Amino acid sequence: MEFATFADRAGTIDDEAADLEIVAHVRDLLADAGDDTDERAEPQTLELVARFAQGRVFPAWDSTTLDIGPSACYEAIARAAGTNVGADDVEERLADIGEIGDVAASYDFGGQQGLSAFTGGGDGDDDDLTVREVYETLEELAHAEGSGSQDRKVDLLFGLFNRCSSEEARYLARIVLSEMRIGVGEGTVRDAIAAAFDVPEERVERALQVSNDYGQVARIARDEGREGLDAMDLEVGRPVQAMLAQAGTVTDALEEWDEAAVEWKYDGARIQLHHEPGSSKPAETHVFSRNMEDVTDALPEVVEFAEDTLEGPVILDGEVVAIDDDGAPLPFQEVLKRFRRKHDVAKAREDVTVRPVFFDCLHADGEDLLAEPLMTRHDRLRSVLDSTDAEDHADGDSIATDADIEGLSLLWQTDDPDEIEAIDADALEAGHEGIMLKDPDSAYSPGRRGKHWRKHKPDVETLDCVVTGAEWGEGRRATFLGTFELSVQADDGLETVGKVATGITDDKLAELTALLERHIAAEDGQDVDIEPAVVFEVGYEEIQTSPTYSSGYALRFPRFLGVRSDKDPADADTLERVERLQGSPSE
Ligand SMILES: Nc1ncnc2c1ncn2[C@@H]1O[C@H](COP(=O)(O)OP(=O)(O)OP(=O)(O)O)[C@@H](O)[C@H]1O
Repeated sequence: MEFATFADRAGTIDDEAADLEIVAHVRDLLADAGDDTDERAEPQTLELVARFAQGRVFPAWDSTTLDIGPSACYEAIARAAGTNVGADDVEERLADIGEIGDVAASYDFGGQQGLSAFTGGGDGDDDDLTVREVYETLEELAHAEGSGSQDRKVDLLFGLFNRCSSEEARYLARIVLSEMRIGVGEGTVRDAIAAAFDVPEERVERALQVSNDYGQVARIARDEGREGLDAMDLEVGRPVQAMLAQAGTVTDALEEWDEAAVEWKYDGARIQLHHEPGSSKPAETHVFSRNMEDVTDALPEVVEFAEDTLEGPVILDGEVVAIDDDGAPLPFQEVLKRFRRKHDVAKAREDVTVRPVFFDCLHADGEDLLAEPLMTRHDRLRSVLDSTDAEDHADGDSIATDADIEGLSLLWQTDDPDEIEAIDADALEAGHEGIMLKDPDSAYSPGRRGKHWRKHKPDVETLDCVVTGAEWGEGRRATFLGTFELSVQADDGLETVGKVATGITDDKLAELTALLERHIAAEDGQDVDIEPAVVFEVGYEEIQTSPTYSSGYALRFPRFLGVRSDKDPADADTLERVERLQGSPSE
């Protein structure tokens, strides 16, 4: 498929407001891409189109990134736009127009337009850019490494823009900067795959949960239909989206379920452990973050734990917690010093000790457990982690026994609110964040923030907001960014909810400046626009309706609590949550 065709269809989808119509357009797009069945190359065009439509280049489970910042993209656009255009002009237009796709489309790259004048439309011309060529170039760009790699990336991107029409450039720029925003979410692609290849939506949904790969699911739906989808399984080594929790009360939980499964809420960072023991070959262990990033190298303790404890292939869900010399939990910020570290891991390990605690088992010994009830999964988890013989624990349910199993999260099943209160008090006393209340009969729903898991924390509500702007300070703080603009996720992108300047020391300001500087998208005097990349956790006293910010709400007395480096903008809080919290004071 030509990239011009993809861009044209993306434009139609972009102009469409009705959800059902969008699904129909995506269905047609996938069906057309799926007609390229004689392709030998991997991945097939259908797979690429299923991802591009969501602004993805690689499957969700794949940690590969393009690793190219906005300024490199502006430079590539500027070079393709002609000798008189510089990256500064692109930035200026961005400040005026506000969206990189529109900016890219505002230039005349010459590319195909020039050629099509000779060929009467450009269709089928050898120089027409195809979806595959775009992918292959972006793949090469992603893998460019070492000295000079940033220049190489800009060259490759320039080569693509140089062959683009305005419309192609619009969607190429958006794909490169992960800002597709044509209203095609995961649910849209799921429904479109089902409609395009005549397979039931729930089978597509399950296949997506186990594979995390829209491209592969689209292809299997086309080639093998429902049976092919049903045969898709979890793969050890390929991360699954994490099941998430809602805030909730004990009363609600006990009203809805006969009994609640109660666990401590550990204050660490989410991990997913994939382990395949080796008999003839070396054991394979991978640790993934909540966002499916491979963090194995940063957490050698978890790898050692897996190698020492696990005897069969497993996928476990849990938390990595920082602990002091007595094994007591340390605050969440401590674990972040270890979590994504790429250098000096051994030194960091001397400073901060971490240990894993697991609360779920998604796969054990070749068997997928997602559809099993929580209590069955917990039993499997216990037996996977219990390295002693089963006979040693005739009374397998006893708490004392579970407490002896290293790495196992404790679980109590009860319908007694007083007992839950006592567990909560113990959790807080032991230095944990609170408790989790889970529906004992519930399946594991990857990526869902459903009602089956509820978190219960005593402290104030906080919001995880994306930093979208800042101001350069004054006087002593002139070289620091301060007064950070905060945004939350809404249907059409990010909307502002306030600015935070309180709670930040000078040292922290220097650190935040270093972190945010590389994401600066535009500057106007003291005001700075920041590309969405960094998430702040902020406290506040109240949320009020207000015309000052684009969300229609304002945080009163916001204060900075920390950087959520384990979260991407897509994990930040939503306008819907702000609306829910509005009116109820947080303290
Ligand atoms: N026993 C447990 N079961 C499930 N999650 C737990 C448990 N202990 C700690 N956690 C952590 O709590 C989180 C559940 O809350 P949620 O799904 O809202 O994630 P979150 O947005 O990271 O929340 P928070 O900011 O409250 O940690 C999990 O992602 C996990 O990191």
